[in-house]
Amino acid sequence: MRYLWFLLVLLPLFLLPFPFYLTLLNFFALSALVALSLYVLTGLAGMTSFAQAAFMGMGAYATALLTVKAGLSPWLGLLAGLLLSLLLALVLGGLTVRLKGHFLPLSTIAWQVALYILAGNLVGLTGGHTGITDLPPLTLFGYALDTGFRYALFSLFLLVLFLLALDNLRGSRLGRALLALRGDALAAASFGVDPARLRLQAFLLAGGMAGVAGFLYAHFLRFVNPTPFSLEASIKYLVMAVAGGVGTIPGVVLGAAFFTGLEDWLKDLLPLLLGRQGNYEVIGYGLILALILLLAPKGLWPLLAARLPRKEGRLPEAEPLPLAPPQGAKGEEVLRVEGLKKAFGGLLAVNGVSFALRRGEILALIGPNGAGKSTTFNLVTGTLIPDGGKVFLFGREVTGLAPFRIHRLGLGRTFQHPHLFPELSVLENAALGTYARTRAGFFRVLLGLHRKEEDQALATAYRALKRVGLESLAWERAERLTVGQQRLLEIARLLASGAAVLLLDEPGAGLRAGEKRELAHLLRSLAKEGYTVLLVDHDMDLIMGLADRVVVMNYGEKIAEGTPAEVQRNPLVRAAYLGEEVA
Ligand SMILES: Nc1ncnc2c1ncn2[C@@H]1O[C@H](COP(=O)(O)OP(=O)(O)OP(=O)(O)O)[C@@H](O)[C@H]1O
Repeated sequence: MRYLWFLLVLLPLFLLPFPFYLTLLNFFALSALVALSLYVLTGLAGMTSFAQAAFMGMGAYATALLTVKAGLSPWLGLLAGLLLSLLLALVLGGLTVRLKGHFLPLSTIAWQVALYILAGNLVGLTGGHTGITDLPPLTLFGYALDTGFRYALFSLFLLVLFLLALDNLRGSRLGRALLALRGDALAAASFGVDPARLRLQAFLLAGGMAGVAGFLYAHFLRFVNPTPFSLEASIKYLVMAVAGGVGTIPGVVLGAAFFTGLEDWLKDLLPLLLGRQGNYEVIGYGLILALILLLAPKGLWPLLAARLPRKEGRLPEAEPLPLAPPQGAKGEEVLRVEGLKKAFGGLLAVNGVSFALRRGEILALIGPNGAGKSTTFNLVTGTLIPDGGKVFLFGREVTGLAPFRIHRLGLGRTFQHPHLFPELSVLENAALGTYARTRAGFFRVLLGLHRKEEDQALATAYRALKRVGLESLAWERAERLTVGQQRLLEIARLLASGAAVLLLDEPGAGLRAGEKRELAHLLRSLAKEGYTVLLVDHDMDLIMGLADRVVVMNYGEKIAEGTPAEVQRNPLVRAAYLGEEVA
C-alpha cells in the first residue's frame, strides 16, 4: 500500500506538455520535503520550529558556494549542505530541546531571523540580496536535470524515498517513542526513553531534510538569495503541514500540494481583486488556515481519513521476547531504600524512610493523604532526586539516576493517572514498553532495516496484552478503553518492558469492585512468577487482601511495617487513620 506513493513520480509524465505545471510540481516536491521535516518535528516529537527555511538556506548556500565559487560538483554541494544543516541543527537543537513551552519556538524564530539577516549582509560571501547566480544543473548518470520535466522526476523520486523512510520511522520504536514524548515526557522516560537525546535526533533529521530541500531548490532555480529562506517562508511550511494534518504523512503531503497550488492562484487573483501589486497571498494563507483549523482542528487529512475504511491490524509472526523477570534466587533482595529524605522548601515530605523488598513479594505503601507516599515513589523511580538516603536495585546503588536509566536496570512504574497515548493503538501502547529492549537507531529505521526487531516488539506487546487479558482490544485506540482497562494496559506495558520490579501508583483507583478483584488476582499471579511489586493505594480492602507486607507512612515518616494484620492492630496506625488516641 505504501508503495502507492511511487505514483507521484508518474505525475510529470502527464504534465509533460505543460511546463508551467511542471515548475509547480517541482515547487510542490520541495515544499513537501520541508513540510515533512515538520512532520518529524511537530507531528511526531511535538516541537515547533520556525527555522526550517533557515535550514533550507544552509543547504542552498552551501551548494551555491561550492559549485559557483569553488567549481566543485553539485553532489559535493549536497554533502556540504547536509553537513551544514546538520551542524546548525546540532547547535540549535543542543541549545533548545530542553526548553519548555514557548521558549523553543521563540528561540527558533530568533535563529531564523538572525541567519536571514546574516545571509543578506555577508555580501562578500553570499552576494547579499542579489544572491549567487549561475549554479550548474544537477547531472545524473550523464543526464543534465536541466528541464522542469527531468527535475520533477528526480525531486519527486527523492520525495517518495523520504516518504517511505518516514513511514518506516512512524512504524518503529523511535516513532512510537517520539509520539510518547510529545504526549508525556515523564511517561516516556519511565520506559527508557532519553527525552533530550531523542528530541535532538528528531531535530537533526528534520534539519537534514530541510537542508536537502534547500539543495534541490538551489539547483532547480540555479540561483539563490535570502528571500526564500525567510521567517515568512518558515511560517508558510508550518501552515502547509498544520493545515494538511501535521500528525500524518499524507496530511503533510496534501497540505504542501494544496498550498503550493493556492499560493500560485492567490498571487494572480489578489492583486486583481485589490487593484495593486504586493505579497498579499500571506493574508489569504492566514485566513484559509484559520478556516481549515476551524472546520478540521487536526487538519484536512484526518477529516478525510475518518471516512476511509479502517485497516485491520495484523499480528506479525515473530518470536516474542520473554516476559518473565530474569531468574534469580527466590527471596533475594531486589529493592532497598535507606533513610530517604526529601524536603519541599520547609516541608519534610519524606523523612528518613527505609524498607526493602524481596523477590516475589508484594509490598504496599500506605498512609493518609500527604503522608509522602507519592514522593517516596518518585524518589525510588528517579523522578525526584533525594536530599538524603540511598536506593539500591538488585544490590546496585541507583540513587539520583535518571528515570530512563533506572528503568533500564529492571524497574518499571505506572502512574496515579494512567499515562497512555490515546492516538496509538492498544498494541502500540504496550509495545512502547519494549523500547529499552530493542536497539534499532535512526539509520536502521529510516532504511527499513528494523522490521525483524519491530515484529518481535509487537509480538512481545501482544503476549503482554494476553497476559493481562486485553488481547481482543489490541487494535483499538487506547482512548476507547475504560479506566480499568487502561490500568491493565499500563501493566501490560510494564510486562513488555521486561521489568522485574513493578511500582504501581494507586492501581486500584477508579476501578469497580469486580475490576479490583481481577487486578488483585493478576498481581498475585505475577508475584508468584517472580515479579516484585511495590504499590501505593488508598483502598484498604484491596491492600489487606493482596499485600504480603505493608509500610505505613505519616507526615513523611515510616510509622509501622508488618503484615496487613499486624499493621491493622498497630495503635500508631489506628491513630493516624482513625484519629484514635495512642495509649
Ligand atoms: N512538588 C512538590 N512541591 C511542594 N510540595 C510537595 C510537592 N510534592 C508533594 N508535596 C507535598 O509533600 C507532602 C507529601 O506529598 P505526597 O504527594 O508524597 O503524599 P501522598 O502520601 O502521596 O499523598 P496522596 O495520598 O494525597 O497522594 C504533601 O504535603 C505535599 O503537599
